[in-house]
Amino acid sequence: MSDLFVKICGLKTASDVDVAVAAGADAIGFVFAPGSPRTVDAAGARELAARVPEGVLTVGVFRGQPVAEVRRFAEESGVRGVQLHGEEGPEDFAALRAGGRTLLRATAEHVKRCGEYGEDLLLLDAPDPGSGKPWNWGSADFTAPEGRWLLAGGLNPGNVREAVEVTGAWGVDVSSGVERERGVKSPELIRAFIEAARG
Ligand SMILES: O=C(O)c1ccccc1NCC(=O)[C@H](O)[C@H](O)COP(=O)(O)O
Repeated sequence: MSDLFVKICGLKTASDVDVAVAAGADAIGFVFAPGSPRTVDAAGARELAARVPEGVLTVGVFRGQPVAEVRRFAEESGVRGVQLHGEEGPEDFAALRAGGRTLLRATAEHVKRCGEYGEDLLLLDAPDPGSGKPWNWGSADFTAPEGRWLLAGGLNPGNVREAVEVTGAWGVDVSSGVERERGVKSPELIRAFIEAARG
């Protein structure tokens, strides 16, 4: 089994959190971006995050929200990481660093290396995050970034192993591919994804 980093995103229920942790997830994502079928509020996320053991990273997921709002959600929910899907720059990452937060930069651009904006982890994702649509990570002109980067976008138990082998990703992130319907996770698919991802 590989030591691939696996993040399961968009969790909304205690039982799904427990399943992901028991199956060996390294990180759990809670969506704070408005308008998603996976959006949770800070109080709900705090209850879910409290179930997660120390060694598993809890991450708040944001899209285009002001830094002050990101900070407030992070503080109120107690998540230890933030994942930004907007147009944030290095100064925004620096402003969110306080408190030892783990910073994830999500982008659909082909970035050369992790850390250019001060992020700890780089997430290469589809242009429409959380849509379950894959992008062209398998194409000949794709060059993997240096450092700790996660592949995301349209992954599922059936394609994740090949995706890791083709791209050499340090980790993977999934949401739609472990759902039985949009916004509703499947315990079986969560377990199958983590097992398949690590080979
Ligand atoms: O999940 C959402 O609805 C969402 C909304 C706004 C910003 C980010 C969002 N999700 C982030 C993710 O879950 C990741 O991008 C995910 O790994 C990739 O999504 P998917 O293709 O659904 O696996």
